[in-house]
Amino acid sequence: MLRWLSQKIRSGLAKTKGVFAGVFDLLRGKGKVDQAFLDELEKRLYLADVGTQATTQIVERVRQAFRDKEITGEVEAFVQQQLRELLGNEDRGIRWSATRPTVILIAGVNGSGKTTSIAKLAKYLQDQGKKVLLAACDTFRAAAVEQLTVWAQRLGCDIVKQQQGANPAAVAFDACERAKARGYDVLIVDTAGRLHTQTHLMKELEKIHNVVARQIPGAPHEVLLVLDATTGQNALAQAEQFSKSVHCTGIILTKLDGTAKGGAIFTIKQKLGLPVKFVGVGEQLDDLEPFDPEAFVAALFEK
Ligand SMILES: Nc1nc2c(ncn2[C@@H]2O[C@H](COP(=O)(O)OP(=O)(O)OP(=O)(O)O)[C@@H](O)[C@H]2O)c(=O)[nH]1
Repeated sequence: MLRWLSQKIRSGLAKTKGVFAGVFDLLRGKGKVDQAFLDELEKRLYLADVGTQATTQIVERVRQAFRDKEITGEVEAFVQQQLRELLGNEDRGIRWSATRPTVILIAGVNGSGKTTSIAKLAKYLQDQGKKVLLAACDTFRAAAVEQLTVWAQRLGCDIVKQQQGANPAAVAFDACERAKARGYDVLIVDTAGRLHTQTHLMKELEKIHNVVARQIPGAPHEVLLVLDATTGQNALAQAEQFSKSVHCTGIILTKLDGTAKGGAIFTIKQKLGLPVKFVGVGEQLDDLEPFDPEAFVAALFEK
């Protein structure tokens, strides 16, 4: 059954659908599942940014299941099933803490859409009636605190912050205290964008992590890594490095609307072992959606 998929994601997926058209045109063609067909399938999946490993796996399974048989709707259904499997079927909801507050740490490199995603996530949770507190722990970059403050004002959401250059672990400490004392449901913690080469920033993230864990039992309940879909397979390489240093629980994949490389989503689970929990499909506050693999694959294959 085709599940509901918002119009935003549908239109956001236009570019990625454009390249996937190559895949489904082939699967809806005539002829046999012969070597030429398999080679072509491999090429088209690869061009759709599905990634080498996942592409090879799908083509091999199609070969085993349909070798020399006629191309029918069954082959397409099989490929769709393979793509769904690559996305995994675990629960993608936020892991709520039994007691308030639930703490969500947000990590990711600069420019990935981290700050915007925090604002969107806050809005999404506010819309569910949650009382949200933001912690501006990206004290490393001049504009970061400012940017988050502007979003907080627009959202009517409280924020804990200090001057640029302040100790981010101290901001995290204050934020935890405030969240506990005033009964916030969720504390969303922004952290400085960092690359694996920036060791001091990695250490800083660890410190924030430790402070939060000490202040609130079981925290952080989520560590979401923000990845920019427009960088395709490169986002994966970056994330692989990243998740070696920090234990992440899920991915927010941003800018899906601006790219034809959305196929990269199929390798995230396989390479990182992490579920995509949310996707960003625009620059506005409402442009964040919980990720639904079934609906996603169905939408990709819609004419
Ligand atoms: N089209 C589109 N643009 C997005 C999306 N998410 C974020 N952006 C844009 O991407 C740019 C970078 O977003 P930020 O949220 O500032 O990114 P950041 O990771 O915090 O980066 P720094 O501010 O450089 O640390 C902004 O222009 C955002 O409006 C999305 O889902 N779709």
